[in-house]
Amino acid sequence: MTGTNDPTNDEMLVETDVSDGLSAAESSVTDDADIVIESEDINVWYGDDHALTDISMEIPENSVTAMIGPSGCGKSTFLRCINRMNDLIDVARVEGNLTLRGKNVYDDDVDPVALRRRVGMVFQKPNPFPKSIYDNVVYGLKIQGIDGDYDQIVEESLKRAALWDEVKDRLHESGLDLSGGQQQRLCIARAIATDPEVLLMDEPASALDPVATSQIEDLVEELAEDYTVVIVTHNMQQAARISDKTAVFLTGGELVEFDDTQKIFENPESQRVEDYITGKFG
Ligand SMILES: Nc1ncnc2c1ncn2[C@@H]1O[C@H](COP(=O)(O)OP(=O)(O)OP(=O)(O)O)[C@@H](O)[C@H]1O
Repeated sequence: MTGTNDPTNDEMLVETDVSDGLSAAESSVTDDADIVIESEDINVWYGDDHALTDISMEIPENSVTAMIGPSGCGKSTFLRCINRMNDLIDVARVEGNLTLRGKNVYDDDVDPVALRRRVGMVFQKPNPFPKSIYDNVVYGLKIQGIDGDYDQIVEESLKRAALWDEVKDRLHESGLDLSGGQQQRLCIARAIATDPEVLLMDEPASALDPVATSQIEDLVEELAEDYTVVIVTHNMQQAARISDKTAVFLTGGELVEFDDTQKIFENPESQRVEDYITGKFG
């Protein structure tokens, strides 16, 4: 994070897609039931450090999938595999298959910028740009050269982000003048304005107070009606409250268990997961 509200390089790369869309191959949709993302033996190294080992999971459509686990176990690294943000880290190397609707996002013919248009991202710290609320929402559309009725898209995106009623009379005021929770909902509106299929959220409520956190949690559940949401959280209660599936990563970059959230929290297969969930370690 830069410490200012200017977009960081990574954030700009996510936001500033200048391509027209996907290659024909990438657009092809397989009939993979309702699995949107499938990870098959994903391994990630940072230099010589093996950060993720043989991660395999299937993420279903229109659901919330939570990634939990102790600090440094690779949750954010896995999230960044989905939209190839790890490409932006010089020392990072990814091996394995990760498919979005049946197409491996690591194939040579996949344009990472076009991929990031389908897979939006919301970061831990709310990062509205130093622009008006309106201009924040349309930022990605303008940069990507997407035409449309911007007034309508702004209204719809802000409504979907549960922010419209609070800002409809001040759309041309700075996004930086909003509260932290409102800023995060503005960032969510910005991420959905370009109509992605998947929303990645890296601890989106961890910088917020309890009221704002609860609003974001409600919103995440609502968003899953239209989007496939993958969320990293340190907060186990939050994962239990809002997710349909939970992936438990443990030290060493290992995915120890992936299952329905209720099963993970009530009757996990793994003793290590049970110990983690009951607070015996981590
Ligand atoms: N840019 C990077 N360069 C080198 N090593 C990195 C980089 N990013 C992450 N790592 C290392 O990869 C491992 C996994 O980190 P990651 O941030 O994915 O874990 P995490 O589970 O999301 O942690 P946290 O909960 O603390 O955010 C850690 O050992 C971390 O130090």
